[in-house]
Amino acid sequence: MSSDTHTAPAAPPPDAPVLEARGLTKHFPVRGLRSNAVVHAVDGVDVSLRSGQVVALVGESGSGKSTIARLLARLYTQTSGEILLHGEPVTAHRGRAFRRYCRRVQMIFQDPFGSLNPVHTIRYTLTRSLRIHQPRLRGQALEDALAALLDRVQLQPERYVDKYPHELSGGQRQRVAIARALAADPEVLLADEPISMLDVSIRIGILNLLKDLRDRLGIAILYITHDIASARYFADETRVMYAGRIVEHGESELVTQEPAHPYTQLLVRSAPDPENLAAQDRTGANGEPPSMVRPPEGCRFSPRCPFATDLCRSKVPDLVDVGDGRKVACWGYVGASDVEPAERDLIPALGSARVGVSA
Ligand SMILES: Nc1ncnc2c1ncn2[C@@H]1O[C@H](COP(=O)(O)OP(=O)(O)OP(=O)(O)O)[C@@H](O)[C@H]1O
Repeated sequence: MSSDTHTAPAAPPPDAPVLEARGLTKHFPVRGLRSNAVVHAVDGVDVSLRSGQVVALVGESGSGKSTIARLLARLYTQTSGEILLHGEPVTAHRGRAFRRYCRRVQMIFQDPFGSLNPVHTIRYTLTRSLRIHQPRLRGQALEDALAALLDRVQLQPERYVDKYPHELSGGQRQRVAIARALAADPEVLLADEPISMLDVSIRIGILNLLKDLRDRLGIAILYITHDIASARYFADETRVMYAGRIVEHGESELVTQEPAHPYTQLLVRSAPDPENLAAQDRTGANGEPPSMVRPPEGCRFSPRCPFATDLCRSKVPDLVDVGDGRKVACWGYVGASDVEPAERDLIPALGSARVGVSA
């Protein structure tokens, strides 16, 4: 007797990622050079975004953060690696499947003035998005959806709907840009430096709005920033990027308050947060980010790291678990039994800069 093979697919676990990148890599060809030179913008990055969670991607300028957002938004094609939506590999670059993906995964850009067309009113901009993503909406239903969008980003519809972008403040424009993304009813928002061009006084309002969307709508958010202090405030998880690779990730509170990787310690030390300054002056690391065309061998932070040894300069450290749910890519956290016997003396001694060792 044959058994019934048409069983329903198992429901995904509740904490399954909505959007995931595995081994994401992007190399840009260097134009004008008669060679195979490439910019190693992103090399082997993993990211998982879950419903109702904010993941911060933190790092200096040029570390590859925006490239990751653009890869996830399908504005760029990856050199290698996989992107998965609800566990399904995403391959389409056009057609219906691509449009469906773009609806689910929306991007918010740094410059709200540049991203809103100055010749159109807010009504026009938002109505157009609603019509694209929800073509059945007409008449009063469309008006109601428009008002609901503005309400959701805390702008009074009657006051703002007929204004032009130049009549709004930077914060209000960013709210409209967020409303336009919400018109697609997305599951994921990719927020690329959403507050860095805004006055300091209104930044917190935009982060609170995004938090509200995370909590009330369960949207998964990738928050890209230079500012590790804002990651502590806003993100559930923080991933620290250096020169195209993730060097540390874990709960934001741990990563920002007790940074483990010497680079994260440098970032925290240079963050403009007076509470953190005294506690974080541990490493003395300084210098400039490396060339992304010819990145250093081994750990890419090694030329700036005061603890670096020949092991760091020659071999890439894997991300290893440091025991508190956090992963760090630093030879200083790799146990002696996990390296070749000849390399044991080359494990960098982080001393009191090593997490778990008091100063
Ligand atoms: N279209 C492109 N063509 C060539 N190189 C690029 C391109 N886009 C980015 N890069 C390079 O890739 C590297 C990573 O850039 P990316 O913009 O992703 O970094 P970032 O961390 O977002 O920096 P920022 O915070 O300044 O935006 C940089 O060296 C950059 O010059």
